[in-house]
Amino acid sequence: MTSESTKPGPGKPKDSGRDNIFTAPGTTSPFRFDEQVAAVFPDMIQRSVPGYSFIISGIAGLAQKFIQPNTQAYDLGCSLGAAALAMSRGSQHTNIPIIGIDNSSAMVERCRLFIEGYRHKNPIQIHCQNIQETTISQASMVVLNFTLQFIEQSERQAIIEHIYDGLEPGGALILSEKIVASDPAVNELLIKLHHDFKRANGYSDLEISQKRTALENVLVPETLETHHLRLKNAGFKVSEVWHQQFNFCSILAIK
Ligand SMILES: C[S@@+](CC[C@H](N)C(=O)[O-])C[C@H]1O[C@@H](n2cnc3c(N)ncnc32)[C@H](O)[C@@H]1O
Ligand SMILES: O=C(O)C(=O)C[C@]1(C(=O)O)C=C[C@@H](O)C=C1
Repeated sequence: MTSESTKPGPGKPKDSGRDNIFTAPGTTSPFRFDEQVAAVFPDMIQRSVPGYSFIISGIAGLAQKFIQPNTQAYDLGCSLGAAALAMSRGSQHTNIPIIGIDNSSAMVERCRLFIEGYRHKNPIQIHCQNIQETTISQASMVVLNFTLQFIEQSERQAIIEHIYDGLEPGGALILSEKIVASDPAVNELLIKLHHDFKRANGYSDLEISQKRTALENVLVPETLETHHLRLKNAGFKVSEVWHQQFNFCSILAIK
């Protein structure tokens, strides 16, 4: 049994294999969160998302401030449960139900194994379910860490509104997303810097380009303006960026 604060965690590459999914020429079928991806996910996300570890640590810090007694916390699109574990670790309170949701059975199976392997001070339950069908209630904190970008754009507003309705006043939504910069030249620059980051982390040009093709129409990024407007329309009083590295951004929205 490993303590929550002891490395490695589910967001750390040491937990499973290296991501070689896009090394073979011709690997361009649409990206899916299947067993192959789940098996290498800690390595994939660590080497692909600039600032990922910082965001996970930040979620623990935000949990310390936002999680309140007699409420619940949600990790929507939890993958292997890194944000759920961070909330449990960061919370000042015990016995706060932390509910992780993911619709990939491969992720959910591995997530449950990870969670079992950790001593945590709050009960964590993992459900294999669509976020669109998840009931959210008495929430003091909800995390969407690089998940909304994979959901149909037409369904995003309703999800944010549903989260708003399930949050207690003063509750927080952490929304992390790959974004599109409004200025086309800056957007191209951020994409280039992201690709440089991936190259520096050992991905080849072929892997980068094949994954880019596989993510087309699967991961659909939006501008920060679109996210702020959606949050405002849902009723959030505040939405501010608390972290950004290149085109990867995390917003804190408060009810
Ligand atoms: C990039 S991963 C999230 C990473 C994770 N939040 C973390 O911090 O490590 C996106 C996850 O969202 C899940 N997902 C995508 N669409 C979903 C939906 N409609 N309902 C539930 N889960 C969904 C995928 O299966 C995948 O595990
Ligand atoms: O690898 C990329 O280019 C990404 O956009 C990163 C990204 C993400 O943002 O969710 C895409 C898919 C995987 O889930 C891991 C990371």
